[in-house]
Amino acid sequence: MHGNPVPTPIGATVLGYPRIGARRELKRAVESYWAGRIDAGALQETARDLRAQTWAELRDGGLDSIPGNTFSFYDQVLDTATLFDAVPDRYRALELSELDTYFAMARGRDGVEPLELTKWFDTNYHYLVPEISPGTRFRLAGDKPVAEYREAAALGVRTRPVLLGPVTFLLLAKRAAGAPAGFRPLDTIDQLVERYAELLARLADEGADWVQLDEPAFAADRTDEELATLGRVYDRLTGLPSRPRLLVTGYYGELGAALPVLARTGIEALGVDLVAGASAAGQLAETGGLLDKILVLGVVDGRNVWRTDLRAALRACTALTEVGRELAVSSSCSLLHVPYDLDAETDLPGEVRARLAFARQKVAEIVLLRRALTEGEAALDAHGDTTLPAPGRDETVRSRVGALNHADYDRGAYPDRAQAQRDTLDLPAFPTTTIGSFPQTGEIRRARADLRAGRIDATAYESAMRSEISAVVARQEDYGLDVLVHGEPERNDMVQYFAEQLDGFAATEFGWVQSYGSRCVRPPILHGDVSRPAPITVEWSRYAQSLTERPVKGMLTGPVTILAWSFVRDDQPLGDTATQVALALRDEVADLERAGIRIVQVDEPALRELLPLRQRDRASYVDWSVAAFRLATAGAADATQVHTHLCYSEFADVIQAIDGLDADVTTIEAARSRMEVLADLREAGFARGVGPGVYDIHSPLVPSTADIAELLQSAAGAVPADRLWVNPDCGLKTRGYGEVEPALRSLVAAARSLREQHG
Ligand SMILES: CN1c2c(nc(N)[nH]c2=O)NC[C@@H]1CNc1ccc(C(=O)N[C@@H](CCC(=O)N[C@@H](CCC(=O)N[C@@H](CCC(=O)O)C(=O)O)C(=O)O)C(=O)O)cc1
Ligand SMILES: N[C@@H](CCS)C(=O)O
Ligand SMILES: [Zn+2]
Repeated sequence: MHGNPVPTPIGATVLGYPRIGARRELKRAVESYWAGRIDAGALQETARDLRAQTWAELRDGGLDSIPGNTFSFYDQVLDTATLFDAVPDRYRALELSELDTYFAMARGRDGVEPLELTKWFDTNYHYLVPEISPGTRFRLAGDKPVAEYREAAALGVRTRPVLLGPVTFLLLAKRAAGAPAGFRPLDTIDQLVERYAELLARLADEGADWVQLDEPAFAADRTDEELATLGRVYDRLTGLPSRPRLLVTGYYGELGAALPVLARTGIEALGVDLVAGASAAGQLAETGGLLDKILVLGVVDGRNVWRTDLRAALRACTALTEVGRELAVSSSCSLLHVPYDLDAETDLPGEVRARLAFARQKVAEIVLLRRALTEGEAALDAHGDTTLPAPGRDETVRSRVGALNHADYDRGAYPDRAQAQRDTLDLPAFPTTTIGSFPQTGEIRRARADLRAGRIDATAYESAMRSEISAVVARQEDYGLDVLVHGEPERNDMVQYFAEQLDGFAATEFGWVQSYGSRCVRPPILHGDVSRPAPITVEWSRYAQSLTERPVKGMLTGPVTILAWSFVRDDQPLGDTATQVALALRDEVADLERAGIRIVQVDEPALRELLPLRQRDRASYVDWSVAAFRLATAGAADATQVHTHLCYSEFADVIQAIDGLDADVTTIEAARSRMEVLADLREAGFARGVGPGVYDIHSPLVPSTADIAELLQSAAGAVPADRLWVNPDCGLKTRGYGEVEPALRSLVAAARSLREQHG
């Protein structure tokens, strides 16, 4: 080992930290760079400032070991792909600078498609999917982790560079188009590991005494072969003559069968998630063979915002004293998923605030726990009151939940509903529609910012939104769409908007969390029993419907998605919380019907996201999630057409759940995967309306009528003509009218030509 014979202890640490900036400085800088308003030098300067702030904050917070390389301009998986030169030729051919090649892979450029964006495990973070082929030649092409190590060192901060582990990197990658069908990215592992070996040697030369390698893919079920690969990789990396000490982590759940595999390797430290993995502590004790390792115990929740029960966490750590060589205290996963600092929030109700800890507060908890672990529990007493207030209870909600029975979850038979809906809606064959949102223009966002800042009043804001709705309705009539939407201009976010109007939720002012690239969300905090004090969407939908003869779809976010994209209470099963949210939505559906709305869409884009990583937990998840959706929608009359919408995922694992939702029409992302989902649906016996997306709204490319017609032809081969809908993949809020208008005109033209062909 190079350099320090005595390594710094891990002691108190976090596995990663937010990087977008407490005031989204990185988002603003990156978007300014993309728009040509600042140059690469100015962007790099903002990045350097943000890194320096993070290191200073973690050092001043008292951590013993500070993670490095947690910064990213867009995504850590993309960073890893570029670091090892896994850059598909189509981006090399653009002949751009290193930075612009990186952004081209993230966003596409000059007609070249970006890498696919997909969900990062069961979180609301999205990563870019590397494309690997048998011809991929890994090369240590970049030096980001080394350069950032050096940069921190120059500021007097020793860091522990964090790398995405090689096995997880390849398990997250996909086979490049054109690679043989039997090829798997993991087939290239031996080649890649040698490049990791080079990187470790360089980091050791630079003086790094620890490196963290993240292998979260092993919190999911893995084959024996994958487990064997994991063991082989870490045998190889620990056998290197010159390397830093290795901390390998596996978070978002239990390591299961990967635990004994890693225990047998020579890694010096193992990071385990004791929050998501309910029996992870027991497993550690049973596995044994860990006495040569430091156990980095993830007892502070990296994915939720509740204060830690410090005494319980201390007990959990103490119980493992004899299991490892030494114990360290850490977050359960990277703190990427939580906001920066609770102190920035001035409007949160006191009783909610008293239960919260954001990233900065979590660091303090970890440092305190570390003290208590070495000095004894008295260290916690000295810190003051550690009891946590209880969540708010609403007995009306609880008795309503208690009175539910089977009938509340069921609608009439589908054929009867379909007939009733045909009678009232009178739609053409292959009806055209959109998913709900229209472009969130600068003008709309500014109006909302003006309202918040008091520059305009509620009446002026409402009138601005009404004129936007009226313009969106007029556009849809002009494009020739059949089922219209109001366009969702009034929504800052499809979850936050609902949460802001439901009791039991609190919204933050600065609680931004990166969702992908420069895009952020402010997950609401679900802190108590949930109820709906007043209708939420009804007036906007009623107004839109008053402007047109064509049906306007009411637009709601479903219970599962509201939970998935909020910070949820952890004192009761998620299914119980989902029931409360579903009841609030059920009332909204009833009010929409009363207002004359004949179609209601309940979006569940996060249905797949919350699917547990391990098979054994999946059936019960499907039970409660499907039940919640049905409870929200089953009060609708037969003649009311219920739509749902799903996106951002591969659906093969949740096909039965999709069928179970019993929606009359399911609009589903399909353009990028060229309608693959239809075969899965057919196989599962799905026999209601379906609208496979025929326009990939994630891409800036505008589809032609011929592109859409081709996708529709293939859809028409898989779905009977009387059940096929024509729509984009997802909402249009991130696109501009320059793209949306021609794309929707193409979509309508393609549907019309299909109608002609089917006489
Ligand atoms: C569908 N997706 C969503 C996910 N999660 C959600 N909670 N919501 C989603 O819609 N997960 C999966 C995907 C992820 N996709 C996206 C897509 C787009 C965004 C996004 O654009 N986020 C915006 C923030 C949106 C928002 O909250 N807007 C607010 C505040 C806007 C703002 O920044 N205001 C400025 C001032 C306004 C101005 O002058 O322009 C300010 O406060 O400084 C609003 O509209 O009121 C983003 O900016 O990143 C996220 C996930
Ligand atoms: N109705 C929402 C769904 C996004 S998943 C929208 O159109 O933006
Ligand atoms: Zn969507």
